[in-house]
Amino acid sequence: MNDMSDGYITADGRQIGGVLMELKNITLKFGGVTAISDISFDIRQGEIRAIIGPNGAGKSSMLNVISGFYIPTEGEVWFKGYKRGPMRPYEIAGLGIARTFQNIALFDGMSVLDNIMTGRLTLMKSGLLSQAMWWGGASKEEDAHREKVEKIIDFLEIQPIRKTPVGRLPYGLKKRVELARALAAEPKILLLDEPMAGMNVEEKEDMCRFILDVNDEFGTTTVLIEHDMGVVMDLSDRVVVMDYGRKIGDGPPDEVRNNQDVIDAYLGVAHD
Ligand SMILES: Nc1ncnc2c1ncn2[C@@H]1O[C@H](COP(=O)(O)OP(=O)(O)OP(=O)(O)O)[C@@H](O)[C@H]1O
Repeated sequence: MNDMSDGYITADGRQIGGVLMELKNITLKFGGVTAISDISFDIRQGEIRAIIGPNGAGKSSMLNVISGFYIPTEGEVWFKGYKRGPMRPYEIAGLGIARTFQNIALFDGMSVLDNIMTGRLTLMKSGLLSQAMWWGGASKEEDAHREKVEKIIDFLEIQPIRKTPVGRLPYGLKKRVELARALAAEPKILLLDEPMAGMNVEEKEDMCRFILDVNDEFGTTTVLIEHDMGVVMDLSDRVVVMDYGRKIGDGPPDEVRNNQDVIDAYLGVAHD
């Protein structure tokens, strides 16, 4: 079992806790392709941890290993001090790991509010069907879920669009709704797959602020993949750098920025 008691204080004075997840010697192969090669790192309670690297480096594959969606070919994943075995989809959902996707995965025809409510499905005791059949009015359970969702809507400043069908929203707001839905699951670890991709400068600034505010307000442990280096350096407490499936750097942004292997990977080889 890992030592969960230690931690560190960030430059901006935030308390980071002990190890929440540990990835030990992870290798992931797809037939003849080795997407991840013998990578180890940990994720600490309350930290913002970035995974960066050139295209094809293995970042998305690693996010899928963290989420439990992929079982590594070799290596171990330890979560909250316990070794994680192979899991069924409902077990993965119950782990408390929520994510957003590179390509937005929302229900376009449904309102913002209803989309965010779907984030609470795994926490609902009675299923959606029984809730829908409750013709006498909203159940107590649904009220409680609504209350949590309303708090997130307030926090992410999306009250004015709560009834709007998601399909009608501009891209930046859709991404914010996706973040809201992931938060609605009250995740132990929040995984963000390129949260700023395709955004303009203003939208990026907003998203940065929300990720930092969410971490501050809810203490949410966050793992993100992001291509915009400025964003990564501003947001993250620690950064893992991948290249061709291998780990070539791991540490605070300043350390990683000055790592020669990282500089070479980004400057030298244009494999995107
Ligand atoms: N399902 C799969 N089947 C076969 N090969 C895969 C699969 N998923 C990923 N790969 C391969 O594994 C390698 C790593 O891919 P991955 O998508 O994890 O990289 P990435 O760093 O996220 O890339 P990008 O920045 O372009 O999204 C690539 O060579 C890719 O082609």
